[in-house]
Amino acid sequence: MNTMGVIGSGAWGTTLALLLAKKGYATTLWEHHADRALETQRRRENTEFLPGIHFPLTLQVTSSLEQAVAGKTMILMVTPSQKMRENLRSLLPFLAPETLVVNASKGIELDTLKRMTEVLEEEIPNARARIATLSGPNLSSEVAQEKPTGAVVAALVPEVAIQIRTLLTTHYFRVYTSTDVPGVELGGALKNIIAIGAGIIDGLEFGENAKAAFITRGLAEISRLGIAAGANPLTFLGMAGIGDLVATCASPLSRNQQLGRRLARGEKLTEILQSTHSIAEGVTTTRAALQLAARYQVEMPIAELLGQIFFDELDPLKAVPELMLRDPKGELEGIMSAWVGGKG
Ligand SMILES: NC(=O)C1=CN([C@@H]2O[C@H](COP(=O)(O)OP(=O)(O)OC[C@H]3O[C@@H](n4cnc5c(N)ncnc54)[C@H](O)[C@@H]3O)[C@@H](O)[C@H]2O)C=CC1
Ligand SMILES: O=C(CO)COP(=O)(O)O
Repeated sequence: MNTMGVIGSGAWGTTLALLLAKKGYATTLWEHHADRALETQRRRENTEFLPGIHFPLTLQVTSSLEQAVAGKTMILMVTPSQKMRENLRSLLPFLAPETLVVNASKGIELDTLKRMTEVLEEEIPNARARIATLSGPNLSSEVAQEKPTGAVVAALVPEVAIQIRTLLTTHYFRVYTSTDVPGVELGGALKNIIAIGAGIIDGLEFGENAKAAFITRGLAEISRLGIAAGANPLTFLGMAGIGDLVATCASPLSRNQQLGRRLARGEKLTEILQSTHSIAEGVTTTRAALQLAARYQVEMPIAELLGQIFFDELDPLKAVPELMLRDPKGELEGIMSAWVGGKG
């Protein structure tokens, strides 16, 4: 009998726990506040992040890491990226050697510039043979309502990816496999930067041409960095690349996109971040991506200007002509050299 643990009870963690529980797996969702865990377990609903979706009997909520982790077939890590390492360290004493560990968060650790599975590899014994990462166009409320979508699970060991694909696939969640762990992980993390920019474009009412052009150049930019960091270029044409980019940049459901629209309306970043418990990973990911870009000597003009908007209060309206009037260049410039020079 397969049993599941989900670490992190935000919108995505709760959605994945529901998906597994509805498949009939005994699933335990971990919430880091004891009182909220009790409340959610009592109400049988996550009223803050996923209101209106009732929990099946196969889903239990706890604040005990031991209950969420010990003896499980698979655990999914769905905490904010900057909290991944500390949560892993806390759960390690309860992690059985055979339990699969899947990252479902989309971010980069700021202090180390590590991807989430690199953090997993550093913290978990015998990690390579049992870790994986999940990504794709997966706006949580749509998945929670069983609206159909796709995703990709990447693992260093192909059989591990196949095993996890089987555990996660449902009639509304079609999972593909990949061995390109850096590509899948960087695609999911870096698209959040572009989603904030797309939100700014919406907020400034620049129209659909502007947004399409921005997404296209955003894809070029995140692909350049990904390829330089070891990703397979084709992964950026898949679920974790263009798939997630389109979903997140187009949808008002995206928290990163929402943040961009609010910035365009003149709200201050600190006020926006304080107004919600939801995570918009794109802000910290921009900081991390700019440091990675310096490491790999990759040009990231969009991320640079967004960094100035976030951290130096550059007026978004002033950022636009800067992007438009950069030195003219060939469309594939930079990507081709990254492709040839990268490890992908
Ligand atoms: N919401 C979505 O549609 C999707 C989100 N993701 C990713 O999943 C990750 C988690 O996001 P969501 O589930 O949406 O969360 P959320 O933004 O809905 O809520 C944040 C969650 O983080 C928890 N949290 C805060 N501090 C914590 C700590 N120290 N330790 C553990 N948990 C803590 C909060 O209790 C809350 O449950 C993020 O990396 C996000 O990018 C990925 C795919 C879809
Ligand atoms: O990653 C997501 C959809 O695939 C969710 O995006 P947001 O975190 O911007 O809501």
